[in-house]
Order: sequence, then C-alpha cells, then structure tokens
Amino acid sequence: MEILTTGEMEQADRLAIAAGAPGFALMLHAGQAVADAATDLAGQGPILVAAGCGNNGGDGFVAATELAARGHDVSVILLCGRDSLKGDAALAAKGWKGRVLPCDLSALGSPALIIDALFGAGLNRPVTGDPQAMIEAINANGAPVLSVDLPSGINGTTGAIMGVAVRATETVTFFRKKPAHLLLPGRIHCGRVRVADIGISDVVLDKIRPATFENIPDYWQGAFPVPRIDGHKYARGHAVIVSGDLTSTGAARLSARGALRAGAGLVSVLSPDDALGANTASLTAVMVRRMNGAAGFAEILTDRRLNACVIGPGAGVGEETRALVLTALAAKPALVLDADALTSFADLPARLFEAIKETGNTDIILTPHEGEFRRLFSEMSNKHPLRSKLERVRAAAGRSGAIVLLKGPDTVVASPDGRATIAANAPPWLATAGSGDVLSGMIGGLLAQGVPAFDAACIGVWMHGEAGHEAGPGLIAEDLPEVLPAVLRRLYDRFGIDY
Ligand SMILES: NC(=O)C1=CN([C@@H]2O[C@H](COP(=O)(O)OP(=O)(O)OC[C@H]3O[C@@H](n4cnc5c(N)ncnc54)[C@H](O)[C@@H]3O)[C@@H](O)[C@H]2O)[C@@H](O)CC1
Ligand SMILES: Nc1ncnc2c1ncn2[C@@H]1O[C@H](COP(=O)(O)OP(=O)(O)O)[C@@H](O)[C@H]1O
Ligand SMILES: [K+]
Repeated sequence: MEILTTGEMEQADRLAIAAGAPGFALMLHAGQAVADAATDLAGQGPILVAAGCGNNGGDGFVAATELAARGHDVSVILLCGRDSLKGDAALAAKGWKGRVLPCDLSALGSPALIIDALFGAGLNRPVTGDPQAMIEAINANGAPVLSVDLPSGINGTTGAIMGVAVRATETVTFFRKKPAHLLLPGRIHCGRVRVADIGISDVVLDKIRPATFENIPDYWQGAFPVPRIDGHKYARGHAVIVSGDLTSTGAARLSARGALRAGAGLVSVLSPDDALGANTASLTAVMVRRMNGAAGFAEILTDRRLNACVIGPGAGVGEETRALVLTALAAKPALVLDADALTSFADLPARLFEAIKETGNTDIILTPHEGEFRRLFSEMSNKHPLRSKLERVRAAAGRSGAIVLLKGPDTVVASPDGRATIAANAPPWLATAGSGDVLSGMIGGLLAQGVPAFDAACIGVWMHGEAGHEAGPGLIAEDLPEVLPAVLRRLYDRFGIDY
C-alpha cells in the first residue's frame, strides 16, 4: 500500500478536486469517517472536539455536527476566533449549531472521548503557547483520544514531534497512510490507525507516482519465492555465510540457519582454519567449508553456483574483513553486508561505495542498525541532522549505490532507484543479541532463490517481524529460524499457494 507525504496528499486532494470532487465534499466524508470512529470509541458518553483554525479543525466541525445529529452530547473548543476560519473550515463551522467554547483549558471537563482536530497536515512549525497548553491538557485528561488525520504536533512526513504532541488512542487518516503513521515516534502517538475512503479515486496515484510503501505482503507478493514442483535443491540457490574466527562463530551460524529456513537450497558456512572445529561440531544441515583469507574466499566464489553471500556477523572489524568484502564485490554474487562488514569501512566509507558502484551489481544490500548507519554515513548525517529516517535511508541508498536497510521498530528499506518501504510489524522483543544476524541470513536465503535485492530485503524484514510475533516475548535469536515454517505456512495460506 502506498504511503503519501503530506505534500503528495495535497496533490491527491488537488487532483481529486480537478477531477470534479468538490473540496468540501472531501471534508464532509473525512468528518463522517471521524464520526464513525468516534461512535465506536465513545459509546453514549459526552464528546469534546478540540478544533484548530485550519481544515483539520474543519473536519472536527463536520464530525461534531454528524455526532450531534446521531444524538451524542457534543461540545467544541476552538483554538481561535470563529471569524478567523476560512474556506472549507469556515463552511464546516457554519454547519455546527451547538456550543463553541473558548480556548479555556478548564472547559475540557471529563468527556468520554476527545476528538483531536487541532493540527493535521498543515503543521509547519513547533507548537508553543495556547496550542501547546491544549495538547498537554488533552494528554493529561485521561479520556480516550481520537486524532483526526494525525495526532496534533506530529509532523506527517517525518513522524517527528514538533515540540509537543497528542497521544491518541486511535487516529483516522484519509485515503492513504502518511510516513508519520509508521515511523517513530509518530507511530507511538497514533494508537490504532484507520484509513478512511473520502472519495479520492486511486487514479490520482498514476500522476503522483508515490515511491514509498508500507512493507506488507501485498507489496511483494509477486516476488515471493515458491519452490517449483519440478525443482531440486540447486534450483533454490546456494548461500554462503562468512564465519569469524574461533572466538566469534555463533553469529555466522545463526545467519546460516536463517538462510536455510528462508528457503536457500544449500547453505555453507565459510570458516577460517581455527574455527573449523567449532563450526563443524555445531552444524548439521548447514555445510562447512575451509576458507583461507581473502585469496581462499576468491577461489571459492569462482563457483558461480554460490549465488548469494552474507558477510559481517561476527566477522571482526579491520583490514581482513575489508579485504573479504572487496573480494565478494569483485566476484559479484548477490551480497548482504551486515555488522562488522559495515563497521570495517567506518573510516573509509567512500572506498566501499566506490567499489559497490564499480561492480554494477544491483543485488547488494547493506543492513546497518542505527549505530552502524551513523558510522558509515556520518558525513551525510552531519550535513542534514534533521532528516527523517525515511529521508536518511533514501539518501544513504543514493550515496552508497546499494539497497540500504536501516533496522529498528520502523525498519526502512530504500533502493538507489528511489523506492522505499517502512515496516511496522516488528515486536520490541526482537531487540535481542543475534536477531540481526538471523535477519541478514534470511535475506541471503531469499537472494539465493533469485529474489531481487529490494524485494529480498523487504520480505526478510517482514518475515523477521512476523517470526518475532510467532515466537513471542522471551524470544532469543535461535528461536527465529525455528518459527519461520509457521510464518511461511501463513503466507502460503494468505497467497492461496497449495502445500
Ligand atoms: N488534503 C486533503 O485531501 C484533505 C485534508 N483534510 C484535512 O485538512 C487538514 C490539513 O488542513 P490545513 O492545511 O488547513 O492544515 P491544518 O488544519 O493542519 O493546520 C493549519 C493551520 O495551523 C497553523 N499552524 C501550523 N503549525 C502551527 C503551530 N505550530 N502553531 C500554531 N498554528 C500552527 C497554520 O498556520 C494554519 O492556520 C488535514 O490534516 C485533514 O485533516 C480533510 O478535510 C480531507 C481532505
Ligand atoms: N524496539 C524494537 N522493536 C522492534 N524491533 C526491533 C527493535 N529494536 C531492534 N529491533 C530489531 O531487532 C534486530 C536487531 O538487530 P541488530 O541490532 O543487528 O542485533 P544483533 O547485532 O545482535 O543481531 C533488528 O532486526 C531490528 O530491526
Ligand atoms: K489532529
């Protein structure tokens, strides 16, 4: 499903109006959708609408009118004088025949529901003064809060808090989600998110051409790998995972197990001499091969059947890992660079990015967490410290020439071609040692099956989040590969694939 920035949403609005939908009709639909959600939340109790002076407040007036017509006890508090409302918002306020309370915090009372219609897409500066006091009072009131479009104070495009922001129980937005409904901290302030149809046709998307999508199965169903009935293990690809030395072999094994469970036909751990014993003693379905440094690695990669490679988990930081990465880039298998493979280039990121661009290989994925991202893209982050996560990852993909996947509760995947996805399905107990190692392996396993890199990254992130839910609280990294069959089974069911 597409995600629209507030600018793209304005464009949708303009295109819909140009195609014949009156602007006020869109506001009427929006207000009605808010009224529907409010009825579900408030029961029969009194409802207070906190309205701002723009069209978000206009939606609030329409909702108030609709709810009063349905028999609810409704009152409205308005941030400004009624006569300063303009356009559709003024029209909406005209339809409201009930009380309008002045902007007095004591007027909030004890409603069964507060409808937050202070600011939506038009928020363009930090919140101070009366609106700030109003937002703080709404948060302190204790009543459930229904936010119109966005929790007031949240920037719709970046998800940032502009000084202070409403904490909603539920948010009703219109036509499509905005980045703030998925990116933190915005998502935390939204509560449940409902997307309402307000009469804007999907046809407008042909003109807007949005490049940001929610990372959900509908988005990548077409790229999801399904083993062929007449296939064999070699047809499902062979992923190789580079192991660290004797003191750090577990990360590569976790990664390898993730690759195998994600469907690679074969998985090998490439092990330095000193770690051969540890790796062979702890692996069964995953194979182990001796690898003597970068020269040995280059020799192994001449076998083109080894079509996907993961370097980084437990690899160690330094010149040896840098040499392994440059070797893999030259050999051109589909490649995941994670953890130490990224940190090894912290002091010379340009060397990595040049090598990536020189290969012409488009199947390269970098999978940093925030710390690794900052190390690798520090120059860029220092120049634009206020960018949103979405913008930062997009810029990093452009800068590096690779797919960049920035982990966290709102993992963003971006491609140098401009596409990006945001995932919102990861539970917090995924933040546990080794969980990222499994993710890099899962993506390697998908690449081995021939899934294009951007899709492989998106599918890996989504399945990793679902595996987190499947294993539940108390999860440790070892659990993740073991619950993948259940996640895959549900995907097969959802896609209607026989098994
Ligand atoms: N774009 C669309 O397709 C639709 C938009 N609708 C509604 O319209 C909203 C956007 O309306 P507007 O563009 O009028 O914007 P808003 O109603 O979000 O707010 C704009 C007003 O707030 C002021 N303002 C901004 N930041 C402020 C701050 N920090 N402190 C004090 N005042 C501040 C602005 O100067 C302006 O007067 C959407 O969020 C949505 O609720 C709906 O009516 C349905 C259709
Ligand atoms: N608060 C959170 N909510 C959901 N997922 C999270 C959260 N914090 C981290 N994660 C996920 O947990 C994984 C941790 O990966 P990483 O930091 O690389 O750990 P490790 O190096 O120990 O494997 C990533 O997939 C990340 O997206
Ligand atoms: K709002």
